[in-house]
Amino acid sequence: MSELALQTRGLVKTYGTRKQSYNAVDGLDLEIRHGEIFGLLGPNGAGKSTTVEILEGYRDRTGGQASVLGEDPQEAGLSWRSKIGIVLQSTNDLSDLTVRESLAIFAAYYPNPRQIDEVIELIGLADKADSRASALSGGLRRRLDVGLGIIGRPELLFLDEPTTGFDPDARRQFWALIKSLNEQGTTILLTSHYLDEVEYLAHRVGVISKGQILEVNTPELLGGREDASAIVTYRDGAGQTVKISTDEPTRVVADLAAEHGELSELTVARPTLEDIYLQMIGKNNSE
Ligand SMILES: Nc1ncnc2c1ncn2[C@@H]1O[C@H](COP(=O)(O)OP(=O)(O)OP(=O)(O)O)[C@@H](O)[C@H]1O
Repeated sequence: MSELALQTRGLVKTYGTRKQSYNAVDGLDLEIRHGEIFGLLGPNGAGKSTTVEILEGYRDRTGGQASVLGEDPQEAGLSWRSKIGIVLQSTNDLSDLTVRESLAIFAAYYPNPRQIDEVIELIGLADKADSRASALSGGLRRRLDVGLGIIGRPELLFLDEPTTGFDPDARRQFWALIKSLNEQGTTILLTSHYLDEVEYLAHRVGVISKGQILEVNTPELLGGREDASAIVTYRDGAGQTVKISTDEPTRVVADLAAEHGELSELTVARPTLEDIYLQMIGKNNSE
């Protein structure tokens, strides 16, 4: 088996008419390994959804190559589809069904589904198993969506902005669920606008802008983050906040301490993933 779960080469999707067309995906190269959580980041309109829909087999590409679990998603059939799990942004309409019934209906579509009780346990809905899906809160509803996405025991799970609208506690619980699925061997492609979510979950991140990948790296190394200068911040005697950008934060803090003694509100910080990401996107837009 190839070590890659998914690969694209020069992927292109053109929208519009013959007279006026543009490439929403414009020569995109992507490689996702088996067993990883890969985060796809990019501003609105960058081409994330279009790319993901091509990979899911829901949209035909205009050019380039794509291979997902060893098959061309445009040609692949039912047995391939049963190895893919999809959790869309908008939820399925299950109206009057309970959690257990919803899962049972979806399970019937797959050749080797997970046990329904196992999934209910995994998504933390044991005490809601007989509640109607329509009566669940947004966060619990989203857990059910994940349950429906994984009931078929997918090798590869597409998660599109999974925690939009969650409260902080629900997000933490949801992240634990995603990690445990991954630890059980599920490869995950995650799109999200939350940088902290991507930083916490993703082994590697791809930044997409104008239909192309700008960089793929670990969250720690993206955009030269580990080499970026540290920022020493403190409040001076006049109450003003002072910020010093330096490659030698230890020496700067020692010098400041020697000169001023105890400093008020002292922090030393590296740029966050969000700082780096916004820089990358900003640069690309001004080119
Ligand atoms: N069916 C379509 N027909 C024409 N243009 C489209 C179609 N779908 C998307 N587009 C355009 O293609 C570009 C990329 O859109 P896409 O939805 O893939 O971006 P995205 O990165 O997922 O954005 P978001 O973060 O807002 O979901 C946008 O300019 C969008 O308007």
